Formats: sequence, structure tokens, C-alpha cells
Amino acid sequence: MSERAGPVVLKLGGSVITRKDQPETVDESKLDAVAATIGEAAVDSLVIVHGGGSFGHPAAAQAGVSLASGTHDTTAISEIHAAMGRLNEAVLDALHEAGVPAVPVRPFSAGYRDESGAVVQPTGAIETMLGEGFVPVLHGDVFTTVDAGATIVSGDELVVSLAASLAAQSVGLCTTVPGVLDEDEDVIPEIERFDAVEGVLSGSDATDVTGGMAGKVRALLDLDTPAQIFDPDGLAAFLGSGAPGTRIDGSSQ
Ligand SMILES: Nc1ncnc2c1ncn2[C@@H]1O[C@H](COP(=O)(O)OP(=O)(O)OP(=O)(O)O)[C@@H](O)[C@H]1O
Ligand SMILES: C=C(C)CCOP(=O)(O)O
Repeated sequence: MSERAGPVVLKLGGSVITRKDQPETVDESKLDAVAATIGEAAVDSLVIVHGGGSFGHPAAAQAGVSLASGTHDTTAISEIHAAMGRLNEAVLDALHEAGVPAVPVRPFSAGYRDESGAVVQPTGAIETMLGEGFVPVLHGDVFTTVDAGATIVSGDELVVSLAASLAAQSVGLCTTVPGVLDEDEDVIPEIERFDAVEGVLSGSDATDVTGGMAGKVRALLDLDTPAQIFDPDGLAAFLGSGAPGTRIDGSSQ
């Protein structure tokens, strides 16, 4: 019997669904547009992860928390998690409006970072949700961390963890740029090694505690499944099994 293909794993970048230049501001038109595209796509097994945008990053920066820097301040932990909850609710509302059977998965209560810094994100509940025809919606979050209280887990890290543990059939990251751009602002078709593009990768345009495009490319090169980085104009193509934007494939490393 053929193995059932794993899900499509899709990241909605915080720079797409929020106005990263304004605190806790959803970009309603962009969010509704990507939700509509997802609702129109015929994808039978889909996991969505969204970023923190102007909800999570400012709250984390204010508390001095990042991928590597943790806190034991439970007020700060609760505030970051609550900010991400507000964004997760807005994303779920937009997906429901578009007819997507989305359900929330809150990483702070579902996983942790171990003593080596690796993300441990159990998938039993997520696999059961997929089996019931639901679309699990996770997000970058504050994340309990061995010997550091709580750090930040990025949506990109969750995408990598889920893609591996769920044997994703494809991985897509929808952000504000049509792909990873070279020094001439042209889309780089494929990236197989970080050092080949390090010079053109910088952080994000706004507050970002998880490394921006450089962090994204580095995380995706560790994946067994090639990933695509594209903007909302490429989303329909990606969900239709196309390969828009930049392909990140670290398998030859
Ligand atoms: N070489 C590059 N090509 C394209 N974008 C780049 C490059 N270097 C830096 N960037 C910046 O990276 C940003 C995308 O990274 P960012 O982390 O903001 O994405 P995101 O996933 O949408 O956000 P979040 O991490 O909050 O979910 C682009 O908007 C751009 O400003
Ligand atoms: C900053 C927080 C809480 C989430 C970070 O997730 P990302 O925006 O996907 O990097």
C-alpha cells in the first residue's frame, strides 16, 4: 500500500500578515488575500505556521528574549504568548472566513527546546487534526527551554521541525519578497549552500528577534525536503504544486 504523502507545510510570514512598522497591526487586506488563496486551493493535507510580525517581535524584544536569550520572567512570558494569541486569533478568523477548517495549536503549551537547543514539537495531536480534516495553525512563540527558562521559537524553526516529523510533501514560506534577492534585486532561483548567498542576506526591515532572511535560509538548508520562498503572488502556484520564487535545497551539503 503506498505511503500516504505527508502534508503541505506553509509559513505565512509576519511581514505579510502584519504591518511590521506598526505595533500589533494586522495587514487585513494581505491576510484576507492569502486566506482566500488557501481557501480556493485543493490541498487535502495542510499545516500552517505564521510568524510573529508586529505582535511577537516587539513583545519579545521588550523582554530581551530571542532564539538564544531566555527569561524566567513569567509576566514577560505570558505577555509574549498573549500577543501571539491575538495574532493567531486574527489568522484563524481570516481562514474561517475563507472556508478553511483551521484550528489553533499554541507552541508554548505543545513543545519545548531541549538542552541542545533543538525544537521538540510532538505531532500526535497535529496528525490527529489532519486525520480529522482540520488545518492546524501554529505560530512562532515563546518556548520553554531547558536551563534558560523560555526563549523564542521562530515560525521557520517550527516549519523545519514539522516538515521533518510529518514527512512534508512540500514546504513553502510566503513572505514580502518574491524570493531571496541577489545584489541586483533579482530572484535567486536556487540556493544549495549558505555561504553562496551570505553576502546578500540581511535581517528584516523591522524589529526581528529571529534572524530575518538569513535565519530563514539557514534553517531551511537543514531540511531534507526542498523549500520554496515566494511572495503572496506565488502562493497559488505553490499550493498548486508549482515552484515559485527561490528553491532552498540543502540536500547536497
Ligand atoms: N537577500 C534578501 N532577499 C530578500 N529579502 C531579504 C534579503 N535580505 C534581507 N531580506 C529581508 O528579509 C525580509 C523577510 O524576512 P522576515 O523574517 O521579515 O520574513 P517573514 O517570515 O515574513 O517575517 P517573520 O519572521 O516575522 O514571520 C524581507 O522583507 C527583506 O526585508
Ligand atoms: C517573536 C515571536 C514571539 C515569534 C517569532 O516567530 P517568527 O516571526 O516566525 O520568527
